[in-house]
Amino acid sequence: MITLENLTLKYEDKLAINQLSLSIKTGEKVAIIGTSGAGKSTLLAHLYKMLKDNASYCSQKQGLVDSLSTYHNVYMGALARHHWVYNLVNLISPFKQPFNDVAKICEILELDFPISKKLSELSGGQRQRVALGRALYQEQAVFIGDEPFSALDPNMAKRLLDVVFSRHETVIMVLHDKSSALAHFDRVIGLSQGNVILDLPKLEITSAAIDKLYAGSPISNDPCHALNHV
Ligand SMILES: Nc1ncnc2c1ncn2[C@@H]1O[C@H](COP(=O)(O)OP(=O)(O)OP(=O)(O)O)[C@@H](O)[C@H]1O
Repeated sequence: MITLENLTLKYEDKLAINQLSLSIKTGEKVAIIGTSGAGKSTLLAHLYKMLKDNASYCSQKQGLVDSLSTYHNVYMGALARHHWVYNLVNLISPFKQPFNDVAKICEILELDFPISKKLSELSGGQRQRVALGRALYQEQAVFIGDEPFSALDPNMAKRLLDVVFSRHETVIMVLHDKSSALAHFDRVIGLSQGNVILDLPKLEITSAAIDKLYAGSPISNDPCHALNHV
């Protein structure tokens, strides 16, 4: 169980998260939605900081290294699992086992080019999948993803969502794809100006509620649709 109680986060004077309380059960697949600036990335970054050793994080910023190969960028997900000497030798001359493991992940992510290829030579969608591969290679129970499929076509996004779901017990993902949030997640949480204004399980969430959230309208007067419906 992941629990936040009265969480407030600020950037200097700018309030990003406002007294937010939230529980996420182990095994839940949670979509986080909301307009730009609602506080989604701030919330995910905080969750990752809290869970660090138990979470794989695929952030919007990616943090990929252009001068290194696809292999090395994905391998970065495993740096903490190995001694620095092992990592250093592997940087110069990749070991067979991690090389094969990374190649397998890249194949699953439909990266159909040699993993020796430099990051600087990849397209936006390919780079996004390398960042996703690095998160998958962290092999943690919780996956935290900040719009990890935003540069991909809808069909590929669905295939890769299945990959994420199959490899991680708990998934917390920011996405703007309404149909994906409705169809594939156990629960949808909507943020606005740092507040949770929608929190509904799959059976109760509607397309209209999501549209209202993006339009900035009140969601509902029904208490079942109020804050923190878990
Ligand atoms: N480094 C920063 N310094 C100052 N303010 C920031 C910083 N990062 C974010 N903010 C502000 O905090 C608020 C929440 O930002 P955040 O990035 O969490 O929103 P978001 O919902 O993820 O937006 P988007 O969908 O555009 O990525 C916004 O008002 C934003 O301008």
